[in-house]
Amino acid sequence: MAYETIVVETEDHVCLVRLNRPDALNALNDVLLGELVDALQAAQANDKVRCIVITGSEKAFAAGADIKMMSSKSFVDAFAGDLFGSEHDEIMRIRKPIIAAVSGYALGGGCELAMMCDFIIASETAKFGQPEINLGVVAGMGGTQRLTRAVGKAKAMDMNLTGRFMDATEAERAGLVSRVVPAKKLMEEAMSAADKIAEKSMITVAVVKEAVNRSFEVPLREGLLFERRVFHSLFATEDQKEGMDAFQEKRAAQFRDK
Ligand SMILES: CC(C)(O)CC(=O)SCCNC(=O)CCNC(=O)[C@H](O)C(C)(C)COP(=O)(O)OP(=O)(O)OC[C@H]1O[C@@H](n2cnc3c(N)ncnc32)[C@H](O)[C@@H]1OP(=O)(O)O
Repeated sequence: MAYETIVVETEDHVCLVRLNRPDALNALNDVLLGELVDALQAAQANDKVRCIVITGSEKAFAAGADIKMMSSKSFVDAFAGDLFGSEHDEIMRIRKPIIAAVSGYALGGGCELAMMCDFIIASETAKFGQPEINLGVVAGMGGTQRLTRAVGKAKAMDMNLTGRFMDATEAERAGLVSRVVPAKKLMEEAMSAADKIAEKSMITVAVVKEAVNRSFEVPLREGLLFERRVFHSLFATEDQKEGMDAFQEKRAAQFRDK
């Protein structure tokens, strides 16, 4: 499939989606978000794909929603058209693991897109922020909600109220990103993490994603019960037998996603 604003490459079980609007620092307009959703859904449907990586350019993962596209909208346009709502919901429906590989600016919707991914690997040049307040609006795709859960109220308030950016070191310390690497190692690190995930049982991987995400939605007692039940249910899979046999036989497991 040919896309206008993203580049998609699938190699060795990993689908790499590169946001590609260099003239606008990958600002998220309707076309880009539509193409991103199409590409993610295609990756979800492709049995060969076991992990997805989303990245941008060296200068910007994404500098937020496209301000030029939004600026003339009325309340009715935004509300009736559910501005960014459907794309957010479609991305959250992807069951395969998604890694965000972030270099440069991840601002507004860019930071929110990174947080929709399952984890973030950042280059030393990454800058995260929710500067919507400078535009007279607030975050609309998770910047007040996911960021608060990731970094706590103090930093989330600070970023959303002042619009200041967080660098990669602060983001790692605060728990927003899982690893920070030198810029030139970013893609190697992200692809190698994706390759590692691709070796696992896809059933177990999907269960991990669902269980961790559930911890954001439900009280602890319910989350723990969900975790225990899915743990129990994995004993019905061939991959559990294979994983535990392989350990005892001192060999690498050969998972068959069954
Ligand atoms: C999703 C929601 C609901 O949460 C809402 C949002 O995301 S609102 C958007 C939040 N993001 C921002 O406010 C960031 C806006 N951009 C900047 O502040 C700066 O561009 C910068 C600090 C990221 C980089 O500055 P600089 O290096 O000086 O580059 P620029 O000359 O400013 O930008 C280059 C080029 O890209 C265009 N651009 C950048 N960001 C956006 C954007 N979000 N929407 C549309 N276009 C953007 C910028 O206008 C420049 O293009 P030209 O005007 O020169 O054609």
